[in-house]
Amino acid sequence: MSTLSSSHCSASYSSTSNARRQRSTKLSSIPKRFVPVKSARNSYQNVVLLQDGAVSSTMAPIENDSTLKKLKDGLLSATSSEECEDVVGFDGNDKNSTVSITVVGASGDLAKKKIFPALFALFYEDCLPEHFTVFGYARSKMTDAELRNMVSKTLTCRIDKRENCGEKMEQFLKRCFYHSGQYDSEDNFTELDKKLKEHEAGRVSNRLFYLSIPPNIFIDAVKCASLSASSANGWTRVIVEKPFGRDSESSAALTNGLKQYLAEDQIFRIDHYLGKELVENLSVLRFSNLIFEPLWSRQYIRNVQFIFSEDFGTEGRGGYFDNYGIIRDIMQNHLLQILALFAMETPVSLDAEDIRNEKVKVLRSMRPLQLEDVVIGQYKSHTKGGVTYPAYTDDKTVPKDSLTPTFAAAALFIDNARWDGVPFLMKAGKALHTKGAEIRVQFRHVPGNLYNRNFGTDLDRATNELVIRVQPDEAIYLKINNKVPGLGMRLDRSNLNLHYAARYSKEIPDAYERLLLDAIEGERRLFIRSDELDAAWALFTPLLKELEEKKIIPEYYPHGSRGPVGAHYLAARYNVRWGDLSIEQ
Ligand SMILES: NC(=O)C1=CN([C@@H]2O[C@H](COP(=O)(O)OP(=O)(O)OC[C@H]3O[C@@H](n4cnc5c(N)ncnc54)[C@H](OP(=O)(O)O)[C@@H]3O)[C@@H](O)[C@H]2O)C=CC1
Ligand SMILES: O=C1O[C@H](COP(=O)(O)O)[C@@H](O)[C@H](O)[C@H]1O
Repeated sequence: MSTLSSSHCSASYSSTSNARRQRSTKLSSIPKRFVPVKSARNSYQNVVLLQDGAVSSTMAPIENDSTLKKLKDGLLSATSSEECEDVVGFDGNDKNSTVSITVVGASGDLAKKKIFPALFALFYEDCLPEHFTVFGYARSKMTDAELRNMVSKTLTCRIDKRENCGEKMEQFLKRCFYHSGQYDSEDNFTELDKKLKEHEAGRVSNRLFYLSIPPNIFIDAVKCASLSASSANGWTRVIVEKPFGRDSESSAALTNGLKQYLAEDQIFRIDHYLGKELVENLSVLRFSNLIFEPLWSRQYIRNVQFIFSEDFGTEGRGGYFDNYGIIRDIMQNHLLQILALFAMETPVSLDAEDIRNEKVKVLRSMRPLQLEDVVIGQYKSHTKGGVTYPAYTDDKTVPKDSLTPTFAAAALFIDNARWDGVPFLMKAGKALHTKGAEIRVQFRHVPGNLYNRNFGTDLDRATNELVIRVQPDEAIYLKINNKVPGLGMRLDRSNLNLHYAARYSKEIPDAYERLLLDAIEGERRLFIRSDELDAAWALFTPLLKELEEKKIIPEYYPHGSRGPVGAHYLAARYNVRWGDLSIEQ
């Protein structure tokens, strides 16, 4: 794909995302002021009062002009709900440029479930440029009207702004088109190019291709898009979905294949966990709070846990899953990416390259996983309350004798000065008793704790634990020791709790919304660079090969249970207890 224009145009889009970042800095640095937050419809609705350091907010519309004037007199700028308005205002409203987003594999599950709804949400929030077009591309035969019908069934409205949703949907659907073609046909992509040009109508054309197709056809599609449908005068970017190979070799082959047609800065490797709100917040929490930053090392942290669980099985994706397993599906990417963000050194700045440099360094400081530090499991059938839940191998697309793990627990280590000896535990599983993703930071004991005798013999129950609940029901809470009110001296553990639903009235955007917007803006911070990917695979490839060559048999656990007991023994080897399984979570 032509690389000529990517830098030219990405520069203008980067400036918008810088503006987005700077705006939030501006807000947080304004003490003692009234800051009205302008809503997307230009009415002042969300007023944040920052007085003497105190922050409060109201959702009540401001109808009184004099109040508004007073507010305006003392204010600087606004944020949050108008974020996108300003972003688009920068260059999206540029009459001379346009963005065309082509969803390759538009008939598929991910496109319907995530991509079209995320694009609509961005449109709904006024985050897309004035001139944009969405094209679906796949082999299935469909008319524009049929695509629109398919897409319309997947769209939902933001809970806090339903009034004009139907109207917005209509407007969005009018911007959606479809082209049927093969993934390896340059001719078919040339036809697509022709249609894109018609819609671009002579403007500077910026093109984003989202590869939502099985990985074995990534290169074919990239080749054809590159040779036949690149932008001639704007940028061309490609979002690539995981899996990025199944080991170091296949991942390197994929990278080489992509780089035959794309420059690295055109490739946006997506890991949607990086787009989740609480994962984004991880660096804010650590680097902007004095009560956390100095504690972030082996000196105070005893272990860190990254936990992912789903309360359903592979359901319909067994064919894909059996070739990958839970370690490749969740650990090597989602959990490892969070770990890298958690453990990296302070980056020089918030720029994408500075952050990704630090992530690579920490990944390269890690010890490749050892077989004895891993437990694998696979779910078996279980009957509860008269209902029988299937085993993994009951899935018709899974071989009956499959040894593919649907659960894994692992202990990882970072051999650098900050983290020497601290176990980083990961646990991921399907068909478990609950659905969730969280980070747990367990701190060391307080040395010479005056209150030791109040805790009894189990001192572990007195250590602090910071929990970042990524999903569902986002929250950050810190377990502290507290005196139970009364005349005696009894202590308990209580939570300092930041519960998002209670604290913030705004709906949390889906990870795909943030990532699509970033790709349009040319913001690469949340996408995986090829050297990060190499470092990630280097940690897991030897283990994955050993598991497969030795045909290690997974520990079977009942569908809907808490997973194999082996996970407890693994944690116990490192003197750790899984925080999610303790009585008081
Ligand atoms: N679904 C999910 O939740 C997630 C998916 N992903 C990744 O996103 C990508 C898309 O996923 P998903 O939508 O589930 O995939 P699908 O299996 O639904 O495939 C997407 C589209 O690709 C075409 N296709 C499917 N199989 C083939 C084939 N063998 N040869 C050529 N074309 C084929 C089909 O379109 P047509 O026949 O019309 O051409 C299909 O609609 C994959 O790389 C997947 O690993 C990542 C995370 C989550
Ligand atoms: O990438 C994947 O993620 C989903 C879980 O994503 P979430 O945002 O719903 O938590 C997982 O189900 C799937 O197996 C995996 O490929």
